[in-house]
Amino acid sequence: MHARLATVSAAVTVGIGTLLQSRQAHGDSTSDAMLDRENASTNGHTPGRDSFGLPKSGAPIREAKSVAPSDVPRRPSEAERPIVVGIAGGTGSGKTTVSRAIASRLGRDNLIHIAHDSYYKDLSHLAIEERAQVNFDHPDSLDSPLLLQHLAALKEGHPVQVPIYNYSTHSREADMQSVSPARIILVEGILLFAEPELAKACDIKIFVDTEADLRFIRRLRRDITERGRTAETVIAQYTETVRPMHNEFVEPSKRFADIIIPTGLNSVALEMVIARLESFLPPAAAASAAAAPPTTTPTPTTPCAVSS
Ligand SMILES: Nc1ncnc2c1ncn2[C@@H]1O[C@H](COP(=O)(O)OP(=O)(O)O)[C@@H](O)[C@H]1O
Ligand SMILES: Nc1ccn([C@@H]2O[C@H](COP(=O)(O)O)[C@@H](O)[C@H]2O)c(=O)n1
Repeated sequence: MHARLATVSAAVTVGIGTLLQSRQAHGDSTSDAMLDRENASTNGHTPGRDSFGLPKSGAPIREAKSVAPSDVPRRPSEAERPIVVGIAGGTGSGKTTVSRAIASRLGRDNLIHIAHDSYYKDLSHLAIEERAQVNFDHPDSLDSPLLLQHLAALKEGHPVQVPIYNYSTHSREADMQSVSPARIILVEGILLFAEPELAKACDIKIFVDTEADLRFIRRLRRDITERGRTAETVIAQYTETVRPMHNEFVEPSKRFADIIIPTGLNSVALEMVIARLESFLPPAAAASAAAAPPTTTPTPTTPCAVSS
């Protein structure tokens, strides 16, 4: 199957704004925000940005990785600022698998991988039966403002403390994962483009588009083996919340994507995405990534926090 590739559209600057509280207003506001961005992209070049409005290739910001907490990291120049690549798509579409394929090619020094899922709200104050009843596919179930803050901080060269989420207990672990900036920030999540501020924070937006039946089969297997569920609970959750929320929020957000990858591990699409991302790396890192073997099917697993 061939990839459908759309032109990479305008880059946007990260703004920490409050997310819209009213889901009712979401549709109009989203459209307005997207139109604003498209209009902004046609207003000539911004210094330090290329003709697409994306930050130009430049020196890596790896020095931020070794910064001691007491030091003040050097603020990356416009040309050095991390590129945020958003990967959205329905549950089981292959977001994590695609992210890992990209990460394995670009290398750990050049890329960090953050899951919106890590920002699910902690439900440890509820009884375990009550937690399982929560609608985890509605945008309100996630602390998206915290993710926005983290993306903005990473773009400024600061490390962040990402929560570690446990799908079996529907709660956050006591520990957090310290994540330092890298030139490419991959961030994935079903609702990434359904939240206007998060969509706006992504310089490149990729939607992994996989048919519902395949996604359900994958999810059934995964949730039983990795997330402590039974077939009955997966089916009930899917019909009661996952499917309706997908139709209400996830599927409509596809139109905000710059690139749509059909069925996930589409090697033609992946190679094009990787080539584009390599162009943001300094020459030595880009050459090393380009010399790596073409994308193969990585062992799909499902981290709930961050990996690189
Ligand atoms: N192209 C694929 N072919 C077969 N199985 C896949 C493929 N992509 C993902 N999977 C499987 O589907 C499950 C969900 O994939 P994952 O990448 O975690 O999706 P998402 O992050 O979108 O929920 C994984 O457990 C993985 O084993
Ligand atoms: N406690 C939780 C939190 C989330 N989910 C489900 O995870 C799905 C998103 O993750 P993917 O890797 O599948 O994209 C989402 O559909 C939630 O229903 C959960 O089951 N329990």
